[in-house]
Amino acid sequence: MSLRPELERLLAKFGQDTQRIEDSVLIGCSKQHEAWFALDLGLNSSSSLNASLQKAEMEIELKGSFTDLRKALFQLNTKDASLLTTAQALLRWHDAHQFCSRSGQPTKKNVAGSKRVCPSSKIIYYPQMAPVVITLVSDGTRCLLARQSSFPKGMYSALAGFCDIGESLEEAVRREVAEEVGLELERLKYSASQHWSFPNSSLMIACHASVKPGQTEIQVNLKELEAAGWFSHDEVATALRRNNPYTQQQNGTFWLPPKLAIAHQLIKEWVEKPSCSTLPA
Ligand SMILES: NC(=O)C1=CN([C@@H]2O[C@H](COP(=O)(O)OP(=O)(O)OC[C@H]3O[C@@H](n4cnc5c(N)ncnc54)[C@H](O)[C@@H]3O)[C@@H](O)[C@H]2O)C=CC1
Ligand SMILES: [Mg+2]
Repeated sequence: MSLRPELERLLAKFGQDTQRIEDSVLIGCSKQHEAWFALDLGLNSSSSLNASLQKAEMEIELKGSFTDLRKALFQLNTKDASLLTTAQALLRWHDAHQFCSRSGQPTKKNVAGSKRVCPSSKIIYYPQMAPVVITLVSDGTRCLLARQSSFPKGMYSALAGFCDIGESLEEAVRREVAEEVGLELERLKYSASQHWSFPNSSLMIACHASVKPGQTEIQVNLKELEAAGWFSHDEVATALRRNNPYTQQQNGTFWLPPKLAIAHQLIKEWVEKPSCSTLPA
């Protein structure tokens, strides 16, 4: 069954140009090989005068409700979250790459949305991700967690930072940890990676790391972090078990990033196997 006529009907109903379907991007396909596309309805743009009115109408028509992307990540399963973040990242990339940076002319999207081409300069633009390292540092019995002032109240995570041009992942991990808490790392071990939508598209590369025995004194860089500290295995295991931000924010205890965040996986891996950062790679 083609959903195109249905989508055209909805767009027309909400006063949108049905040609906008051409702005859709391919984000995956079902087990039955049906292609899944995503389309930005532009409801957040300030140029859309009737945006809030249209939002309310759409919620009724589609029997759903619009929700903040970060909040949605607490509620979705891995598969749906991945579709949602791919859609959001790709649509945002297209929106920000409408013009060629060499010729200044409009660029043109291919059907799938996997690239844009400038007909004048012939430059092909591909969607980009910024590599970000995220590291859970351990001293053998405790792990180091930190928070930025922009984090939700009470949430602590592993140390993260963007890779600089020319750096290897290992160099980025060592530099970020040295910059943010003044520690020199001993061993590093790759854990896993994930695409992350915030602040734009990032490829999060997660590692465990250990410090030399006895070299655990931290100097928190207050320009980057609000607080950082060593947490015992018990404290972190307890926080993982009761990880519900909505109740934790109220009773003042610290809590950890949601299950879908790679920081959560990294912390969980350490809780289950505290020696993981010191084992040979
Ligand atoms: N998925 C997860 O589990 C987690 C994801 N993160 C993500 O990691 C990202 C990086 O962590 P931070 O400590 O904020 O990084 P950071 O320690 O490198 O500091 C951020 C600063 O880096 C600079 N920067 C350099 N390259 C940048 C780029 N391509 N885009 C934006 N800013 C750039 C900016 O000045 C920015 O203010 C965060 O945006 C956060 O969303 C952080 C923790 C957990
Ligand atoms: Mg950082």
